[in-house]
Amino acid sequence: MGDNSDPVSGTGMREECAVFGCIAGGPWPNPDVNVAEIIFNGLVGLQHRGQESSGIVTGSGDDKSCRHVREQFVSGQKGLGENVFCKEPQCEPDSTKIRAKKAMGMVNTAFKDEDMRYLKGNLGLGHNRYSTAGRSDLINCQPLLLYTKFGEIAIAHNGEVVNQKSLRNSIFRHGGTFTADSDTEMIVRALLLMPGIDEQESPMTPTPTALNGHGPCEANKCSSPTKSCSNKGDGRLSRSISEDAGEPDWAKRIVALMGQYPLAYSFCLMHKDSIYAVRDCFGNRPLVLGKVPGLYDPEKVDAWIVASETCCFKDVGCKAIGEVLPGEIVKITRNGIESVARAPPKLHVSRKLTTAFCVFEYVYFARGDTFFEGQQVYSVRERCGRQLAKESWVEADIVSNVPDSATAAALGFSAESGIPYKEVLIKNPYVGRTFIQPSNRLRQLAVSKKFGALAENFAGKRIIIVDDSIVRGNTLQAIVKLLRDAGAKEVHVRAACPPVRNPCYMGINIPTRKELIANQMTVEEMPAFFGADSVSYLSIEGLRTAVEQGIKENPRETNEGEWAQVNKKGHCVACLTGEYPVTVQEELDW
Ligand SMILES: O=P(O)(O)OC[C@H]1O[C@H](OP(=O)(O)OP(=O)(O)O)[C@H](O)[C@@H]1O
Ligand SMILES: NC(=O)CC[C@H](N)C(=O)O
Ligand code: SF4
Ligand SMILES: [Mg+2]
Repeated sequence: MGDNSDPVSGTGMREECAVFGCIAGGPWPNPDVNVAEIIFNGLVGLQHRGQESSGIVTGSGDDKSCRHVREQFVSGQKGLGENVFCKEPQCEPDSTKIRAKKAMGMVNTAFKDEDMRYLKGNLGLGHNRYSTAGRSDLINCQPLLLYTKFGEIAIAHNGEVVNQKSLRNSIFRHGGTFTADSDTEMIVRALLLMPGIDEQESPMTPTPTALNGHGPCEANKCSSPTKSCSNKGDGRLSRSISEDAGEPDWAKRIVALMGQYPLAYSFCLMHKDSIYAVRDCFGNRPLVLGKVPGLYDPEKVDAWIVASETCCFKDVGCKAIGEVLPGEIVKITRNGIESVARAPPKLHVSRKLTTAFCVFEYVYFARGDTFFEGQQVYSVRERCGRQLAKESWVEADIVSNVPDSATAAALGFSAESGIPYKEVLIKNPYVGRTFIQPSNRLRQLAVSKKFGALAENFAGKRIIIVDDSIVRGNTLQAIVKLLRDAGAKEVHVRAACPPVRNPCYMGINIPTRKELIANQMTVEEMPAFFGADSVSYLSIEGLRTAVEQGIKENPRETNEGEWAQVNKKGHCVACLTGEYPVTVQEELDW
């Protein structure tokens, strides 16, 4: 976590994005709820997921913006990534229905006091970005805001659409255009085009859908995934059935999109008075739900929350409800949370699984206090360390961690092996990102600047140094040298996850194949490269055991109908094994 996206040192896998949504409960405006402030605090709690830019969009819940804002869009004065402000004095304070502020940089610097005063609203979305598709530029800052025939739509997305070039081409073929160049805009443009292209046999024709576990309900009455229905449709979407009131049926559009592009996204779409929380068919990226109990009456709900991780919940007084299920579309309004559709499961192309939650959320990305699948991320990391000790024990005097994110794994290793844990490194939190360093030598120097050695803790001793992952190898190469120079007798390197050998196409920026140290040499050759006495990785089976051991049933999960068959313990391990959940047609290289 933290500064792993640091281009100075070029270490680690680069992070993903954070999404956060909030709707005030009860009558609007709810005097006890400051939606913008909740979103701001939520984004601060999710800062580790993206530090390039941050944005908040709030709305009053009405379907129209003020005339002045609308005109800025229509006249082309405002592009997608730009901030929307109505400067007309007669419009203030109430008639601007949708407000946005976005800026490059971290949350605390992106928003000023006046922005927070300005961003008042009854519902809203927030986003921290680490770009994976499209420039790191204000134009691609999220939430993206589009002015459409249905009114404004805002979207905040974590993930990356796999095989996005063909989606882009489909949109072009159907007359669609783009203002920004991120895959996030593609999602919303495709959703907007959906009913129009349904009537043609195009690559984007929605596939037969199974809302609530059966074909679409023509009477459009079903709302619960467990409800049985006698109104089964033939699986075709139809504008006349679903949208004759001129309102988009977002659930059906999204399910149709999932049929063609099942990976990888958790996104929140805000339209009028609702937020649609969506998780892709494989549940690759996380998305959790929560509620803020009433200030005076805890039986009431002051706000409904959706977020990438639970670690930010306590910062906004929120209690967790559960996760959005793979393929599920949850509609959130001031009245509550309703599961409005669930796309049919897809089968992993190389393994018998229908879910593929990113295992690296456990290994590295998520904050240790977050809960996924009913277990705390920190506990999983600790189990990885224990398992690693079982698999690659070696005689030593001290077990230690590479700060920060490997602490839990190192403690687990120490507990299992009985070898005492002791800190050997101090991390300098102020090594900032400045320039991209082209040469590996400068990169390595930059890595070593990050750490200082606690020589008196380990001089003359045999050290087992545990890291959560080895990507390019720069971190451990610098650290082993540092420890040796400061008097370590032996240094044994242990990685609490298997070797990273493959790129990720699902929203994580991994260096190219050739930059990955595990593709440059065998594990047997690594001690010489690192200057270590031994190097060992956790096995893939060991990682699976450590992750799956503590999974508890999602309180929102149902065992009824076809969903009972879904294997709820499926994780994506593609960067470790090369087994991608879907066939990757376009190898995008970073
Ligand atoms: O093999 P490399 O390419 O050097 O990358 C691996 C390192 O990158 C990450 O740490 P990072 O220093 O980014 O931050 P952290 O403090 O969150 O562990 C990870 O935890 C490893 O320590
Ligand atoms: N890291 C992410 O999840 C990025 C989301 C999206 N692909 C973007 O680049 O904006
Ligand atoms: S390839 Fe790796 S980083 Fe990407 S989603 Fe799968 S497990 Fe996560
Ligand atoms: Mg690290």
